Amino acid sequence: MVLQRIFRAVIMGPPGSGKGTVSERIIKSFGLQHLSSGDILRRNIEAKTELGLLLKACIDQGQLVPDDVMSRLIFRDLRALGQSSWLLDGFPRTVSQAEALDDAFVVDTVVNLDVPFDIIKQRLTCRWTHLPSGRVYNTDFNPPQVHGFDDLTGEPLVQREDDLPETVTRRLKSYENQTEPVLEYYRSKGVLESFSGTETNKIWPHIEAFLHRKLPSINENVA
Ligand SMILES: Nc1nc2c(ncn2[C@@H]2O[C@H](COP(=O)(O)OP(=O)(O)O)[C@@H](O)[C@H]2O)c(=O)[nH]1
Ligand SMILES: Nc1ncnc2c1ncn2[C@@H]1O[C@H](COP(=O)(O)OP(=O)(O)O)[C@@H](O)[C@H]1O
Repeated sequence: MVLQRIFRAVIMGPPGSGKGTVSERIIKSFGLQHLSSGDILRRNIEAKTELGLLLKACIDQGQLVPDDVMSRLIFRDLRALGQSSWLLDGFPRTVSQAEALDDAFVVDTVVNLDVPFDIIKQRLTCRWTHLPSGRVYNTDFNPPQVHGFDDLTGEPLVQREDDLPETVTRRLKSYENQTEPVLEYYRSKGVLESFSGTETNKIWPHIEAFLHRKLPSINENVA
């Protein structure tokens, strides 16, 4: 994989729209570093620190983590990536986060997954997650080889507590109120590219083609 210049992308979409699934494909095909805000938060919760308890309370209620706490965590990890190209998944989720990101980095493109809410609700009840890596499975769409265990490490998978139906409803409300304005923010800057559909496998070829056009200087990863 040969990268000619630094490329920074954001992937957005409501909870369950396939951000993690598509991110995995993008990093495999284009070799970007991947940073997921949800994965960072869940790792902090696993560490059972005082901060982890605060984060868990927000997430389990389907609320966003306060902007200042989230930004501190994400910028620490972004700075650690130095001069690499990256794909940011789950951040920004508020206009204030988007402005903070703009102050620190140039965002080249924003990939938005536009998936209907009724499809999402059904997906999330079947989501199984490998917490240490953030790999996601679905009992319908991409089941693990052995039920309940991660394909690569053999470690157990968990169902996220915030994937309970009533919490999903709250997360979708918070998406509409707090995150949809971020789409308008990026649209007005001319960097938003939306992909609509109900199946990741049908949306993916369009995203792949778009990124190939956007990144003519990046060779596809053959590893
Ligand atoms: N049925 C179905 N499930 C999907 C599809 N794409 C992703 N999923 C599953 O839907 C759930 C949510 O996807 P995920 O990538 O975690 O979405 P995110 O919350 O936006 O990061 C996971 O269990 C995925 O395996 C699809 O096209 N069809
Ligand atoms: N940028 C963010 N700002 C505030 N809270 C966040 C952010 N990213 C994630 N969270 C919190 O973590 C939860 C899980 O996020 P994530 O794993 O990205 O969910 P999903 O992949 O289902 O959209 C969110 O519901 C929210 O409570």
